[in-house]
Amino acid sequence: MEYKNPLGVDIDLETGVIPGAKKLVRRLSDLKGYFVDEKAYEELLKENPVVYEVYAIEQEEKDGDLNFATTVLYPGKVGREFFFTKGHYHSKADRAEIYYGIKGKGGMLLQTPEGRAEWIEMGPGTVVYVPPYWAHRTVNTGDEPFIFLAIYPADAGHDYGSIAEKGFSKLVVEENGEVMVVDSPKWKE
Ligand SMILES: O=P(O)(O)OC[C@H]1O[C@H](O)[C@H](O)[C@@H](O)[C@@H]1O
Ligand SMILES: [Fe+2]
Repeated sequence: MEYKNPLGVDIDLETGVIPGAKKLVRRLSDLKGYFVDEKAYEELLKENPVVYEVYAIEQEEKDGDLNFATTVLYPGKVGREFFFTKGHYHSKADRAEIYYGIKGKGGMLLQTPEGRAEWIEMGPGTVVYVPPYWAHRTVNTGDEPFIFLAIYPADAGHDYGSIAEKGFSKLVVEENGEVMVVDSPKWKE
């Protein structure tokens, strides 16, 4: 039997950085078609800000193993919509996931393939259980980076297809200074 080595790392709780992790950067240009307000998107694209960064420690895609990653989701809006992660189903759709809030303010939008959506607010210390089959997207509703940890099966994979195409059935927007979850005009069954 070949055993893998255990690993302990300290997440920097201020910046979300995991030492030795693989870093992924997503800019606004990587999110083309994701926001409803296309005019506001084109305008902000001139600056092309970083929307989020992911620091991941990933294993081979094998049944039974676990990956973990922090995400640093920056504050901002495109039109009325708060900055968010792309969002995905798992390629192995029955794989669940756990998120843990570290810093800042935000939430998670979850959705079944039929379009039943749920919104769960997150702050430091919030644990969110993502059940099998639910798509999930995080949203920064605050004015500082929203940082969280996620732990997920190594063989879960990311299925971006249907979210990239029609998004979630709900949008998280600012209305009169309040965070509101409203129906998405882009959603079609
Ligand atoms: O992949 P996205 O939907 O853009 O979300 C960004 C990332 O968020 C978390 O860190 C998840 O653990 C990652 O699996 C995911 O890649
Ligand atoms: Fe996931």
